[in-house]
Amino acid sequence: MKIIKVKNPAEGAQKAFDIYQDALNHGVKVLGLATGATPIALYEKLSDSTLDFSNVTSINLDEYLGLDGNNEQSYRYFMNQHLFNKKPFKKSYVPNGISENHEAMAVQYDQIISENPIDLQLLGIGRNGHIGFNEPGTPFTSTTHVVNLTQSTIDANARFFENESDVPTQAISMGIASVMTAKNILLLAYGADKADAVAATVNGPITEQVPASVLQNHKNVTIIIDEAAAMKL
Ligand SMILES: N[C@@H]1[C@@H](O)[C@H](O)[C@@H](COP(=O)(O)O)O[C@@H]1O
Repeated sequence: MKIIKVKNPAEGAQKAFDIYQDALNHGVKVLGLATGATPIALYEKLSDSTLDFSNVTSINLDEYLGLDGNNEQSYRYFMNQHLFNKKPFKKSYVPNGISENHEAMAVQYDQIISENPIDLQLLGIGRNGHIGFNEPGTPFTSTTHVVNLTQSTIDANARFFENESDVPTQAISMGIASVMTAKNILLLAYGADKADAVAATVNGPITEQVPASVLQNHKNVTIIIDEAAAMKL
């Protein structure tokens, strides 16, 4: 793992931007994208740049079940707002949160991933070490699947909703095995409440109890962390 320590999230966004600029200049074809507060500053920089994504395909990690793409809390809406409206991609895949058959949708999503191998996968991290919506205990062999969110994730994501009771309790997420097929992975983590998860990811045992610890098994992982998130390393 290559660890890049930065002073603050703004510097982290700049370092991440440089990685994307370089990837685009080298003809990257498929980007795996993530949601959450962490990548917003990076998406802002990408949106304001002269980079052209019209020949790039994007594949997002996850979506809440029960929210359609027009719902302001959906991850499809988030991506439109923060990136796609300004930077249209050749094709942008986000799991469908309101499909009639989630299992069939998951199989289809895996098919999309295998037809469009991900060159660079962006990840945030949950306070409990989750990546995408792969909660602790998710098998490392998992592919796209329906997830029951843990209370810790529901609590953490409640800040984006008016009431905690509005937070969906289920999601559909790319699996851990799907994430691990990416050629390169970039994980961003900022803030003291990520420090335990970061320490367990980097130095802890590789265990399904800390989903991000699987990244120790990947050859090309870069982690950008600020001072607060690096506190327990
Ligand atoms: N499914 C998303 C994850 O992909 C994200 O990494 C995590 C952390 O979010 P934040 O960046 O807001 O801390 O939140 C959600 O659970």
